[in-house]
Amino acid sequence: MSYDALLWLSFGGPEGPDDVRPFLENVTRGRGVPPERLDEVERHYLHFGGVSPINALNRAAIAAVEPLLDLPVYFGNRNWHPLVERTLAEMKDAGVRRALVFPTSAYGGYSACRQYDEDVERARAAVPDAPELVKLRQFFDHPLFVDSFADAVRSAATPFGDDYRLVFTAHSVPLSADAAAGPPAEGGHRYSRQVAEASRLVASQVGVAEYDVVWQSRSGPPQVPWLEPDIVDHLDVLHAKGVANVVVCPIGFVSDHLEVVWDLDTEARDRAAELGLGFGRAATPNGDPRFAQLVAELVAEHVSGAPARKLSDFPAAGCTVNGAPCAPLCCEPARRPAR
Ligand SMILES: CC1=C(CCC(=O)O)c2cc3nc(cc4[nH]c(cc5[nH]c(cc1n2)c(C)c5CCC(=O)O)c(CCC(=O)O)c4C)C(CCC(=O)O)=C3C
Ligand SMILES: [Fe+2]
Repeated sequence: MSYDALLWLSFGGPEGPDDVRPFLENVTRGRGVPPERLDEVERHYLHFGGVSPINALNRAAIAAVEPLLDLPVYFGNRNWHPLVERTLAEMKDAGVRRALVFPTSAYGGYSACRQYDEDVERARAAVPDAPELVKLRQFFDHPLFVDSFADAVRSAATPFGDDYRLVFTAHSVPLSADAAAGPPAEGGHRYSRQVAEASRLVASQVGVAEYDVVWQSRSGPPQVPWLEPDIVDHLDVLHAKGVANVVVCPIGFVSDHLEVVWDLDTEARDRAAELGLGFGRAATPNGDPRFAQLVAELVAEHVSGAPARKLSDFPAAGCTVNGAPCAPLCCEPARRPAR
């Protein structure tokens, strides 16, 4: 199979104060997120002038990957400009007939994988004679992803010597969504199990035997249960246990976007300061040259059919064609609570 382009598919974020509310409406349309939560998240964005770092980070990552590929790279988002529908129309006009898709999420699950398939499907439906789109696999267990986080943990931990607790964090999702993650035959929970596995791989590479896996950025109505504990609550628990320093590794993300710079670098860091806890935060892979290499490797692996370089026993999943699920009923969207 040959491909004419790579589509870099991401979440999108606002680029000025007037973008914030319409962006949030796009993200939460039909998802039962209470308006009070939206007001709160709007304040987080406005705290940074209404600009999320995510689009600039994606553009920088694309600039780093382009020289490693012999394909043009296009950038499209789910929730904000450049919207993937528009990007796909441009690709079609440029003569692209078949493209690979790199989603900026390493994991399975509805929000982290299947929703990007829905984006592919929606974009193709919006473009007559749309190019064929083949999404690259999940990469949470790729050695380059793990190495990059392991080095980032080591440098964040430098001020503390060996005296720190390592805490991994990923975006929380509703328990029902996690239970539905992966093909039903696998028993669900593919998202939280992959997060646990990636954390184990990074911790073992760093040589840390004991660590925690916690969650962040919970949304949705309070009566709906989500993955817990929350990172900020967990700092209290660690403090009460006599922990002196914490190194937080945002294993669930590929770049320092708003969920990282607000929920970790602002909220969690402030709480740590109140408690007198030393606090370090490991960098995400986006700024590491190995991230560009990772993308180039995923492309090469797909094109050549070479065996997947991966460190876990999880099946290589998430490679989908035109947004069709990679296995029947894989990572079904959770049923949304009525509002
Ligand atoms: C698993 C997961 C990832 C990781 C996988 C991936 O990276 O794709 C992720 C990433 C991100 N989430 C982001 C932002 C938001 N997520 C929200 C809401 C939600 N996220 C969810 C899950 C995830 N989200 C869920 C289950 C919801 C509830 C509503 C729904 O069921 O969809 C909301 C609504 C307001 C609120 O927080 O309540 C916002 C603004 C940004 C961009 C940050 C920026 O602008 O820099 C990024 C990268
Ligand atoms: Fe999110």
